[in-house]
Amino acid sequence: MTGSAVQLSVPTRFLKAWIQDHYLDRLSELWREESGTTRVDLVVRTAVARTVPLKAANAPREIVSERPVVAPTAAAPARSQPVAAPTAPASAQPADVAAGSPLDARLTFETFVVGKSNTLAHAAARQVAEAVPGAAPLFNPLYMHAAVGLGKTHLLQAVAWAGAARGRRVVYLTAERFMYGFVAALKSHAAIAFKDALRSIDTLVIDDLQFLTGKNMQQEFCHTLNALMDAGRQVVVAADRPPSELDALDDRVRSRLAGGLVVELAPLEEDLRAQILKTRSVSLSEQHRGFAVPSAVLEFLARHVGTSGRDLDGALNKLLAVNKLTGEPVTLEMAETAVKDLVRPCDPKRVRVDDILRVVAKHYNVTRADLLSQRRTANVVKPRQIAMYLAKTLTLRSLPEIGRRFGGRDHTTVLHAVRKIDGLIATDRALADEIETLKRLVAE
Ligand SMILES: Nc1ncnc2c1ncn2[C@@H]1O[C@H](COP(=O)(O)OP(=O)(O)OP(=O)(O)O)[C@@H](O)[C@H]1O
Repeated sequence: MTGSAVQLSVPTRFLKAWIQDHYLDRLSELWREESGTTRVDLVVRTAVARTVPLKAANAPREIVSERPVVAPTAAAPARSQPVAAPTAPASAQPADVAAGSPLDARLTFETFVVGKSNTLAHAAARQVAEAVPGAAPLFNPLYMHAAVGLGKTHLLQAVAWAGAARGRRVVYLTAERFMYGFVAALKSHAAIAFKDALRSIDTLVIDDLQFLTGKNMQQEFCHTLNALMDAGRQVVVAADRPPSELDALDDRVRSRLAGGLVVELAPLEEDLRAQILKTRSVSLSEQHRGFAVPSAVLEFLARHVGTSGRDLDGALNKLLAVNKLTGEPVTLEMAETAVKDLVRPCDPKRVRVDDILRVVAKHYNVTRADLLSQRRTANVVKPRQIAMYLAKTLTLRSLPEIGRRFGGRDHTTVLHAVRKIDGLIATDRALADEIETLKRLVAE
């Protein structure tokens, strides 16, 4: 703090811009109230965040990582840390680089949702994290791979948190950070200290291994891997492809990586996406008064937005932003417009309004013509509303389009039907089950 100004540092330019755009006024106000400071300056840190060097043998058991802490608010932008180029400022100490900065507090086993596509990876990660300290590792290295946004980093950080909670010394590094540390060590003639720092830990967690390049780097990584594994320490690695496809890697490194347990995280299936969305939206609602995402919207997102966790985060963040900035409550209509650009271009099975009319008519023993007619008897009105609801949630058709397909009705009639059924599903378990059955029948 200097005179009337306070300087706050953040690890990335992205974070600086985000805070500047969204929180600077609030921050300035709080500082003014607390200390009379009139100006808040944001700067980007150039060196590593930690100041306590990692002391090999007698350091307190702790967890260290190079990713920034993200306050547990899902309103924050999607986590994607711009990676540091593997060139280090001369002032960076190798031991500091090996230590890195804290982990993302949200990425734990408690917040990881398990489904068909990630059961094995989750079980293996848990097993590794919860092994008795000192016991010989069961799967070593544990190698997890998946396409982007399917939960690799989340699982790796969960391993790191859980391992540290059990008293293990865990280091979490991306491959880039590993390279950065090595270059820093070479520059400051402290390569031995760097190696010692890394080799004295219990669990080494390396993320984004596909970015490990350069012969020297690979050699160094291979030595570290061998040293740790030969000493019975656990190594956990994640990459965007299996070891056999890491073309840039030396054969020896590849075979060492493939020699433990290799598990894949598949694209998140719809049920899992729905579950993740539900969990996230609950925590968003807790953090932002007045923000609520109806279940029909969550279903719509689970069905139509992409198959990665990042797509889901993006969709919810978009709804939150629109809700906060315009005050518009989250409805199917609002969501449809807000996430238009995030909707998958081609759905594996395109549901047609005709399929819905056929299935609903058969199920309720009415005719297709009844559903499209102007008749208002109860035995026709409810199936018609259910059919409209299904048309809205299972297809990408707009309300006016659906109105036209249902005997030329107005879009407000469709909206009324969608809201009505949505409300009933929340309180009527039997109806909710019935609609699930209809959805399955329509999808067949
Ligand atoms: N099973 C899950 N349960 C809860 N959240 C999940 C799950 N899978 C993914 N996510 C969330 O999706 C987002 C992206 O996940 P993550 O960063 O772990 O992906 P990744 O596989 O490491 O991707 P990349 O290769 O791009 O680094 C995160 O917010 C993460 O918490």
